[in-house]
Amino acid sequence: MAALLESDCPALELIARGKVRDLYNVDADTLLFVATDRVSAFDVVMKNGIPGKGKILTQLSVFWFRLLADVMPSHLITSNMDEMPASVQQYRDQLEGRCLLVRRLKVIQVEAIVRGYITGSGWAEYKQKGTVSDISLPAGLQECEQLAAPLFTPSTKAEIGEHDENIHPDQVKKMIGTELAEKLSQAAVNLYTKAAEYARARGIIIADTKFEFGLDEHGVLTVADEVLTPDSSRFWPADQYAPGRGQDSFDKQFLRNYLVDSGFDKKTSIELPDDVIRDTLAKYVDAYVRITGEQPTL
Ligand SMILES: C[C@H](c1ccccc1)n1cc(-c2ncnc(N)c2C#N)cn1
Repeated sequence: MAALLESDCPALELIARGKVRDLYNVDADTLLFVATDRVSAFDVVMKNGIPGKGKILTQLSVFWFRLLADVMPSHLITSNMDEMPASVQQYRDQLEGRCLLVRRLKVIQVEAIVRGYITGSGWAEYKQKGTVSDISLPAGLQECEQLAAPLFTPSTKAEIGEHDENIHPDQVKKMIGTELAEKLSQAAVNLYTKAAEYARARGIIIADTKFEFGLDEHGVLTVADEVLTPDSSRFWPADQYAPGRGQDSFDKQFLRNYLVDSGFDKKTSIELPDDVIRDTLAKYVDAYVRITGEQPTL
């Protein structure tokens, strides 16, 4: 199977192209969210993709949207091509299994990050200031240590090519109002908590995750984008977890090791060898099977 690196739907208006996913206008009320097979590491998108990655992560998002529907509503309308408008179905060959028809929301311009463990930019800030998103944490935490409780640590939505900036939850209150900010942070923590417990019981630690939220036409807070995938979250293998050091990525360690061993400059996109692609795809399949109990459709 060839990797889909870029969706091409000329009859639909492309409104956003992220590192690994594309977003199209369908009509006044709906959008099409497309997961490509692009893969990025160290913030660089590789020249070739992982055939099937987009389909697996789309199916994983759908699984989480359904499992978490009792926590809060999502923007998902359908992932079934037969239920999509003809304007989308005309691209069935390239999109089947890797796209979501979603409700158009008024997106809240906050990266709603929830951390269950202290790592990444959170660990860097903690080492410097003893805080994460300007929230004071207990002294003496180790790298990758589990936090006493999942923490809402928002960030700004940086421009393309820039890095998101961690902000204090009070900053979010100033941006969107106290009531909505408190609803949003509680929703993010509730979604993460349920998903992290579910995944942990199946051998995967979801160390942290990034949610996107929006308001629907009735002003109801709704979870958007993809959710709880290895692209929006840090997935660690639970059986190898130990605080006090960095953790291998469940899905990207083969890729990272290859890049480090080959002297990757963390700037220039490169072609990945077949074995790295094969091994990385196997990890995405493994994560999907562990969490859902089913084989993904490729
Ligand atoms: C950041 C993200 C993005 C996705 C795909 C590619 C590049 C960026 N994005 C999501 C929306 C969006 N807007 C209105 N309603 C929605 N339901 C969604 C969603 N999801 C706009 N941008």
